[in-house]
Amino acid sequence: MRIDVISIFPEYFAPLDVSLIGKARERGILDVHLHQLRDWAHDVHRTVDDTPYGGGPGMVMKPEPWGEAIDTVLAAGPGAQPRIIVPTPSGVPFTQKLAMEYAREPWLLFTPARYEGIDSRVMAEYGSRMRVDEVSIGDYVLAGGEVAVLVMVEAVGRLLPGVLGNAHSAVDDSFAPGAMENLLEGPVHTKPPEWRGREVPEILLSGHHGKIARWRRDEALRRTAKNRPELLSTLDPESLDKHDRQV
Ligand SMILES: N#Cc1c(-c2ccc3ccn(Cc4ccc(CN5CCOCC5)cc4)c3c2)n[nH]c1N
Repeated sequence: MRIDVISIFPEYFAPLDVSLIGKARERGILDVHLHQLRDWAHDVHRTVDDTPYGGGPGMVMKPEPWGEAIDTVLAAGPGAQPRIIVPTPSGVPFTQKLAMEYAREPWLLFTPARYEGIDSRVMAEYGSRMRVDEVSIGDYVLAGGEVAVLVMVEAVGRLLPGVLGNAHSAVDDSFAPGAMENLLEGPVHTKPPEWRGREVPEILLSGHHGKIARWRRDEALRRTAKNRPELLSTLDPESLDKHDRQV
C-alpha cells in the first residue's frame, strides 16, 4: 500500500518511522510519502490561508496550493487513482469497518488541514473524478488533521497482511466482524501469578480452554455493559446464548 500525506506540518508524522508502521515501511508493506504543502505556495511568505468569504472565525486554507500539491502527487503516484481522505470534525465516523475498507485500497492520499479547513472547492474538484471521504476520528475538536491521519494510518496499517505478528490477529479485535463483534475486550493478565496480593483469576491458569473462552466472553459482556451499553443492542440476539443473558 502506498500512502501520501500533504500537510504544513510533515514533521508531525515522525511517529510513522517507529514501531509497527515503521517496521512495515522497512519491509516494503507500506510506502509512505510526506509532502510540505507550502512547497506549492509561491508567494514570498509561502501563504496557504486567507480570510473566509462571508465572514466567520479563523482562516480558510487557499485552494491553489492544495490543487497544485494534489495534482503533483497524482502525477507522481503509482497510476490509477488514490482514495482521498480528508480529516474533518464534520466527517463520517472513522470506524474499524472503515479501517478495514481502507486496508483493501492500494493507494491512500491524506489531506490533513489546519485553520478552519480547506476551501470546499478543492474536494469538489477531485470528488468529481475519484473517491473523496470526509472522515472524523471522534466527537471532540482538534486543532488540525495531522493527529487524525496518525490514528487512521495506524488503524489501517495494522490490518495489512504481515504487519501484525502471527501471535495476534486483527480478526480478534473489538468491532471486527465475528463472534466477539462489537464487544469490548475483557481484562488481560500475564506473569507473575500474584502481584501485590492480587491473584490472576484461577480459571486462566486451569488450561481448560472452553471454560477460559466462556470466562473471557462473560468479562467482555460485563465490560461492554459497563462502558459501552449501547453496543449490546447491536449484538445479534442469535449470538447470545442463555448463559450470556444471565451475565
Ligand atoms: N478528523 C478529525 C477531527 C478534527 C479536525 C480535523 C481536521 C482539521 C483541520 C482544521 N481543524 C481545526 C478545526 C476545528 C474546528 C472547526 C469547526 N469550526 C466551525 C466554526 O466555528 C469554529 C470551529 C474547524 C476546524 C481540524 C480539526 N477535529 N476533531 C476531529 N475528530
